[in-house]
Formats: sequence, structure tokens, C-alpha cells
Amino acid sequence: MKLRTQIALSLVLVSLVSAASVGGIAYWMLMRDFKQSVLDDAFSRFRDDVAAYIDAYGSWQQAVQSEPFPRFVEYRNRPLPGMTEGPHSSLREDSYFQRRATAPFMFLLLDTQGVVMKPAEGYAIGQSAPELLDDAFPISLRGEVVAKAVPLGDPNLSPQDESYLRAMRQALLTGMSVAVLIALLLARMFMRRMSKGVGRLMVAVRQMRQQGKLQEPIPVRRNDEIGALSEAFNHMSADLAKAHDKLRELSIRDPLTQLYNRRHFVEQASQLFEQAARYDHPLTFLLADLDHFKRINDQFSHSVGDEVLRQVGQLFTKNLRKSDVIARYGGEEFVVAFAETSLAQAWQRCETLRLAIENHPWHEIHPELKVTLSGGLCGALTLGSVKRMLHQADTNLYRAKKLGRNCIERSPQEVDSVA
Ligand SMILES: Nc1nc2c(ncn2[C@@H]2O[C@H](COP(=O)(O)OP(=O)(O)OP(=O)(O)O)[C@@H](O)[C@H]2O)c(=O)[nH]1
Repeated sequence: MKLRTQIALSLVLVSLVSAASVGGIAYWMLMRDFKQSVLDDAFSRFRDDVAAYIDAYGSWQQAVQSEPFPRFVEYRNRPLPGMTEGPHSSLREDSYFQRRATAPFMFLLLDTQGVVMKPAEGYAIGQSAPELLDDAFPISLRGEVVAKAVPLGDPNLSPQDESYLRAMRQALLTGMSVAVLIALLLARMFMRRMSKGVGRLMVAVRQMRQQGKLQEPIPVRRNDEIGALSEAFNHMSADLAKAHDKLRELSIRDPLTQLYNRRHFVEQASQLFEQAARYDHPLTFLLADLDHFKRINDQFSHSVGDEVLRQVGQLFTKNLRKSDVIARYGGEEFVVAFAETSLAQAWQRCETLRLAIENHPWHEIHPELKVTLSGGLCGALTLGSVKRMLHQADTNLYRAKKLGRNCIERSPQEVDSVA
């Protein structure tokens, strides 16, 4: 499953569970407090009625014999004359009849010893129930506890109470739905923000893998773990690109002279040949060889021979153009591809190079050291391949050696054809 989907699902789940938990707890607290307030209200009425009843007849027993408690309550709470009219009359009447229906019948009345005085829900008059005394509310008359009331069962809620609770439930549900909606919107924003950073990383990694783009910097716009990850990724890709470039350089360079190696030269020469042949542009190859190099090694040591090769490499680079592809072709052999260069122009440059090598202060390495270079040129694209052109250049080099070395030779027929 995609990270984005996983985050989305987690956030949706968290939002729903949070909203349901908060809503559930709020509803439970609302119901608890509401029932308590109904109970308190009912008890205060019941307490007043019982106290007035006992007060009116001297004791509960005498009162019961004189007038039933419900009737006493009804008369006691009946609206005063004149109150049945006017703006508040209906309120008073409603309240009276609803409370009357609930309050008297939800309390069991005990005397101070725990003997039932007014029955309710399975308790008969005269039954002893001292175990209920602990939870009973005291009813006092002039500072003396005259009875105790025990609430039984759930309160009978009035239609007004029910509609109030319905409205509260509705409000709670609406609140919860809005909370879930806001949570989901925030989750979506949060997820987009998060997945944006991860998405950028993914695109960069994919480009690295599929297109080989090693250095693919991504913007670091955040100050969190994803920002740190992006920064680390940028560092790593820069390091990787550097290491890759270094490795590539090592793989195409000759370690002694730092010129290109033979393999890289062959690759480059093939491309240059293809282009020159297609667009009919000039291209000339030089194959060069240091003269009597074996003697240098033998006479002055192998390390002097190495130093000569190194310095000859530098002279090649210094005296030829950047666009010329210069390589060490073998032991003391060098090869150059002169792009966009005719045979005559290449010969001129090779002569400059040859003289530079001949006149180099070799005596600084050893007083008797002398170094010269022989070379063979070929600019005959008509030969059809790099291999054949290099072979022709080698033939010309051989002739240069035969002619006494320290010179650059071209094929006579090429020189003639240009002339
Ligand atoms: N010091 C050193 N010598 C090398 C290296 N590579 C090849 N050589 C030596 O270069 C010498 C080439 O000698 P030859 O092929 O006989 O040619 P040469 O002595 O230059 O004679 P000509 O080419 O005919 O002028 C050999 O002695 C190789 O050992 C290298 O990397 N370092």
C-alpha cells in the first residue's frame, strides 16, 4: 500500500475514533449531569411536600390516616387563584403536572430506623430496609430529621426534558460531524504537505535510477524529518555525483601521464570519425612514438623513463588544443585525434609539439638526457575506418623512424592530393 494511502487511512481512523470518543464521553457526562439535576429537583419538591405533609398533621402516620399523600401534594402545589391566568400560568401548570407525575413516585420513604412509610417498587409499608439508609436523603423539619428518601430507578423524564435531551443529542451529533469534517480536511492538508516532500524525494530517486541523473537536488522547504531527509539526500546525491565523476575520470585516464587511455580514445575517435565522414569535415590522426626510449630506460633508469613519459604528456597537453583528443596509446606511444583539422594544419601543430619536446630542458632530469619524438599522420577519411587510418598513420610513423627519427611523416599521396 502506498505511503500516502497509509497516512490517509491512519488520519481518517484517528479522526473518527477521536470524534466518537469525545462525543461518547460528552454524551455520558451530559446524561449523568442531567439526571442528577432532575433528581435534585424532584427530591427538593418531594422533600418540601413530605415536610409540609408531616408538619400539617403532626406525624406521617397521622397524616396518612387524615389525607392521602398524593392528594395533599396535588392541593399543595395547585396554582394559586389568579395564577391560572396570565402569561406564566401555563408554565406553572405544565411544570406542576409534569413534576407531579415523576417526583412523588420515584422515592421510597423510610423513617429514621429504615422502616418503609411510603411504598414504592417492591417495598411494602412497614417493611424494614435499614440497608437503604446509607443512600437515603434526609428530610428535616425544623432542624430534626423526620424521614429519609431513597430514589428508585430512573427518573421519569417529562416531555420537555425529553425534547431538551433530543436537542442536546442533535447538537452533539452535529458538533461531532463538524469535528470529523474539520479533522478530515486538516488530515488531507497535512497529508498533502507530508506526501509532497516524500513525493519530491521519490521523483528524484526515480530519475536517479531510470535516467542515471546522479545529482538531482530537491528543494528543502521544511524543518522536520522530511526536510532533514531531503537535505541528506542532496548531500548524498552530490557526493555520489562527485564520486561517479572521479571514477569515470579514473576509468578513462592513464594514471602515469593523465592523458586519456587507449579505450577512451578509441570510443572518442569512432564518434569523431562518424561525424567527420557524415558532414565531410576534416579529421587527422597522429600516431607518435618516443625515439630510442628503451635506451633512456636502460641508460637512466626506469623511473627517469616514467618521468619523461609524464613530462611528454604535459607537453602534448600544453602544445595542442583542448578540442584535440590526446591519449597514451601504449608504452611510449601517443595518439592524437585532431577534430576539424586538415592534414596540413595537423602537421604544423605536430611540428610545434615535436620541437617543444626536442627543446624541453631534459638536462634538468639528467645532464645527458635527450628526448625526441617521431610521428605519422593520416587524414584520409576515404580509408573508411579509424582502424585503417591509424594503420596508415603507423606506416607513416615507421617511415619517420626509418628516415632518422625526430620528424613527422605524412603519406606522400595525401600530400599530393592536397597540393
Ligand atoms: N619507463 C617506462 N618504460 C616503458 C613504459 N612502457 C613501455 N616502456 C618501455 O619503452 C620501451 C620501448 O622500446 P622499443 O619499442 O624498443 O622502442 P624504442 O626504444 O623507443 O625505439 P624506437 O621506437 O625504434 O625509437 C621498452 O623498453 C619498454 O619497456 C613505461 O610505462 N615506463
